[in-house]
Amino acid sequence: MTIVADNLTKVYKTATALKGIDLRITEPKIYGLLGRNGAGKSTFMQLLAGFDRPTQGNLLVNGMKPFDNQAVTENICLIKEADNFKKDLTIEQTLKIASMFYTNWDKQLAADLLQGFDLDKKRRIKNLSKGMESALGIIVGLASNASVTMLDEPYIGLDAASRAYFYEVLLEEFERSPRIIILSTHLIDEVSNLFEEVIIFRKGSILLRKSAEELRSESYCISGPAAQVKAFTSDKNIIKEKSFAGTTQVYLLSSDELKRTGDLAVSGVPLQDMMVYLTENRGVHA
Ligand SMILES: Nc1ncnc2c1ncn2[C@@H]1O[C@H](COP(=O)(O)OP(=O)(O)OP(=O)(O)O)[C@@H](O)[C@H]1O
Repeated sequence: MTIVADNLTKVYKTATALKGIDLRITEPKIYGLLGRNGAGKSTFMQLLAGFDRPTQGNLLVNGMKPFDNQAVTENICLIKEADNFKKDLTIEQTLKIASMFYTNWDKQLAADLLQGFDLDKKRRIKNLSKGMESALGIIVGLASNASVTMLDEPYIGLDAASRAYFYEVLLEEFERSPRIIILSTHLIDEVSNLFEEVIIFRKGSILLRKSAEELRSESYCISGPAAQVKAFTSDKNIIKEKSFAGTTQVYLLSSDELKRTGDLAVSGVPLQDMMVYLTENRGVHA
């Protein structure tokens, strides 16, 4: 699958959600789509799923526009954070409809996940708890086996154990059947290790796009006696600083190999801290 956004722009009456985005996604990977509230993540995913059309620019999947084009959308699955399904239908009916729409539907996986999430297929959507409805969204998303699968904050109401189960099956399924999986989330701490690549949106533009590998190689954790750490880091780009009993630990942004660190200990910065920093702050690295 080749996804190409070219000057992709979406203007709503009261807001410009996407401001001329250029983006190319081709490799099957788990992508983290990050950004503060209102950054444009959901809008991008809705355009990609063919739910809506751009105001300007182009978004093409294998050279075709997704809007109103079943030949494209039967291979693209978007699960939103809510309201994915018709309220009066049962789980069983919902899965049946999904199985008819998505060309690569995996019936066995849907059955296994139904059991894994402990859902009763006879129940109607309107009688499900928030967490159960999210679980059903995850089941449809994964069982769709769509070449482009997007999950837009799909865990609302899911308890910690169910979220852990979701992360586990997401990885398993990706390994079994690699595809483009785009996961939008604010729970960066929990999922940062799933992402092979992150794309961070800010105010309708792309702030940065980097692989987990790049993020790891562009940051360091320095620790040691407070005064020495301070002297060493005074002219550097600090992400985070923690002091305890005369010892200081500083996370630094730097793509150069650190030299003359003396007695200071140098290690890596946890990926989630980098992602949280870049998403929530200025993103000096952009
Ligand atoms: N249907 C709509 N009508 C009008 N404005 C909209 C609509 N959908 C989104 N917007 C606006 O577009 C901007 C981007 O919203 P979007 O939902 O894409 O952001 P987001 O990054 O997904 O945010 P969040 O993390 O809060 O879900 C916001 O200013 C939002 O208010």
